[in-house]
Amino acid sequence: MKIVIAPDSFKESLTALEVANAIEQGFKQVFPNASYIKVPVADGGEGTVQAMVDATQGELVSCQVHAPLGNIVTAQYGLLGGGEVAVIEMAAASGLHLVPIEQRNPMQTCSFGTGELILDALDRGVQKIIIGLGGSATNDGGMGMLQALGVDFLNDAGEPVARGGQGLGEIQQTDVSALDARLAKVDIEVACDVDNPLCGPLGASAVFGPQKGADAAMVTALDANLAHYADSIKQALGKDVADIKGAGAAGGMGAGVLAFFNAKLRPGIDIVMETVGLAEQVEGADLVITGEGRIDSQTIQGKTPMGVTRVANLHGCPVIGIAGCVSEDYGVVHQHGLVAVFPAVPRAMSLAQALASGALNISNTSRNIAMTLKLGQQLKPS
Ligand SMILES: O=C(O)[C@H](O)CO
Repeated sequence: MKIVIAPDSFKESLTALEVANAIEQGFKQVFPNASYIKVPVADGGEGTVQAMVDATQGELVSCQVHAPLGNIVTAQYGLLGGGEVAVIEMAAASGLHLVPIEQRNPMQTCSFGTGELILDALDRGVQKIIIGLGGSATNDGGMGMLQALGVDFLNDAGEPVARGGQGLGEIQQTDVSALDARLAKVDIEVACDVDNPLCGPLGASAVFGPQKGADAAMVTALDANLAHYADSIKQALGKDVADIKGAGAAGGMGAGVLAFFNAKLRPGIDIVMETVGLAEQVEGADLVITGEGRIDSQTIQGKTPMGVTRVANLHGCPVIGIAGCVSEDYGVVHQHGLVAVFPAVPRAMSLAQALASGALNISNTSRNIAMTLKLGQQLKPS
């Protein structure tokens, strides 16, 4: 029996590989001779680099970069395929977790560090860069990242504009002559965690600005600055990015990568599954097991369990899911091919307890599932 185990991480509890190990441990107690293939996956959000590195025996690279407020931090990205592909989560250098709550101010926070990660990858001679957008502390349209890569954004005095969301409103001239020429030769794919446009009521500032520290007045100012940024891009490059789905991801970095790089925006789960070769692994499998910290009605919107289910079903494999918890409305996933879903938490417990006992809970639940499957093999058809 061939069993493919392809879960996402359980956030704040276990990496995707640790989840896969726990599932394997439970199943092995019942089916010790089955062949188990573990393929950690992710949907482009947090944990994507780790999952792809684990799934492909890649390596993590550490870099000193500027955090959103300019202090120096160590950030990591992944190198896959013997150094040909870099996987970068923008949040590693420009994420919300790098800014203490009382200092969050998207007028000032800047995505320069993400550009430094890209530069490091280019210095290593990669041929492809996958950038995961989301979880940012910034609302600068990716301007800081572009400044690190050589783009000059100048004000009416011909001076560099201020860093952060504030500077976007000052742009009078955009000079791409010093943009790192190596970018034109690498393949760039971008995984967005949302498909919001750049501006307006569903734009980056209105929807995600408040979590980055913006009050109502700041949201209005940031929204106007991003609109000005889009106009300046149109003037300098002739590209209209304002209304493209995903342009508003990571504080408008979606717009920046679309305008200045020859980049494709794709669903994160598709990029990850392709890179880790999930379809090939699933070939000939008897069962696929996926999972995520929570399975609910949102799971059908491009989250990992649905991506895995889609690929497995295409190969005729049944899929079951294990979740930390499920919502009341999770049943909709069955209509999308996920045969059964099992919550792993065994009794009422605090979130802290559930997160701390994740591996044991998943392993016990997996053993129970395997026992039930074994019983099913023994029952006589009526
Ligand atoms: O970073 C952000 O702004 C959100 O995660 C949406 O991409």
